[in-house]
Amino acid sequence: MEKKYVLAINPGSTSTKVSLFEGEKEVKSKKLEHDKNDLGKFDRIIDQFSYRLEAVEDWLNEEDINLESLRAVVGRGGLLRPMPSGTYLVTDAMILDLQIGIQGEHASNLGGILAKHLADKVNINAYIVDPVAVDEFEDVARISGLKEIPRRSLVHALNIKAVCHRYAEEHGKKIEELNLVIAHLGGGISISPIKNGRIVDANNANQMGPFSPERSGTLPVGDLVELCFSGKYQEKELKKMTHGKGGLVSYLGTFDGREVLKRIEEGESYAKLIYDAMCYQIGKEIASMATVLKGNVEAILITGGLAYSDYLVEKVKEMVGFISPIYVYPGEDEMKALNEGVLRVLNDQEKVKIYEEEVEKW
Ligand SMILES: Nc1ncnc2c1ncn2[C@@H]1O[C@H](COP(=O)(O)OP(=O)(O)O)[C@@H](O)[C@H]1O
Ligand SMILES: CCCC(=O)OP(=O)(O)O
Repeated sequence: MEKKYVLAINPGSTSTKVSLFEGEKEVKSKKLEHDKNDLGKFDRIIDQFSYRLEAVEDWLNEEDINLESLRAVVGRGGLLRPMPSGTYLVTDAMILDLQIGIQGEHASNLGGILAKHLADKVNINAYIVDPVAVDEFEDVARISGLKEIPRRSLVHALNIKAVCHRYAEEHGKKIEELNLVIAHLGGGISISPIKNGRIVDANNANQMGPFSPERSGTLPVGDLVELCFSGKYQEKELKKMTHGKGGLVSYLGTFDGREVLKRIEEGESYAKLIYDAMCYQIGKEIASMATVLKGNVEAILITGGLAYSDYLVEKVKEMVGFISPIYVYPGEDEMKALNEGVLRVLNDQEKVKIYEEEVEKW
């Protein structure tokens, strides 16, 4: 059987997205929605492996996709050790770190594991591309202000790099020539200064920066410590409050930006205050990241689901339009970005990276 397809697997907090590519063309795709109650039964992300695998295998069967027809399988990479950007072969050492959750728990930790499991069945390679743990920080960005807590590079690297490649192509430039600020505005928000194509700083969407549809972002630190010791909450609850039930969810009971915009249109002033505050924090963070580049910013790129909102884009433009031109790339196409990363390697445009060699060098 001719091996002509790449299978991409992207596990998210409530779904697993799957796509089949023939060359650059996506020929099949589906968002496999998982029941919240089903996922809630698992203590750790790794415990969801068989559950999600079954969903992927059911889809492969439904679509009559034979593993023998695959050239490669690619998964979204997770919270691995700090590593350079690129396309990586999934190795046993990587699997071990994904299983442990070496930098924490995240659904994307399952991407490489699922990819390797399926690839091994037909002796082909499994890859991950630009995982959340891509670390191109300059040393000064690692200092937090408290010795015990370094700032870590955990960032939406896959979409940020993909948008960077897209902008470079559109402007006939090499990625290494680019100085940009990129704002990935999804369920979580990452804002990064890009210096010569590298992500030299980022807010860490799970812990800092602007609040987002479902995350609190930076909080007043003393008040947070008091809340932790108030006796009202367990650790797990507090983590959920800041990640999952923070941001728009905390104030408005929904993570859906479209619903909030509808409520604003209907005249709900509190919804407007909260949405405006999110726009305000996004603008402040973009301007702050522009200072990392000493104002030498060729363009600001706005991407992610919230970038579909003209209301938000206009509010942000009012605040940061003085810095540089602004380009909007609504939504994200992580599946396409995963496939493109694999194609760059299969077509010899880029050398595949080996995790244990790269993290040793790091
Ligand atoms: N057309 C739109 N207008 C306004 N907000 C939108 C639109 N489409 C998506 N969103 C919002 O963007 C946010 C994040 O979406 P998305 O990028 O899909 O997140 P993720 O991939 O991180 O789950 C959600 O609040 C969603 O409601
Ligand atoms: C820390 C960046 C990765 C991240 O938060 O991803 P999701 O928004 O997909 O959870």
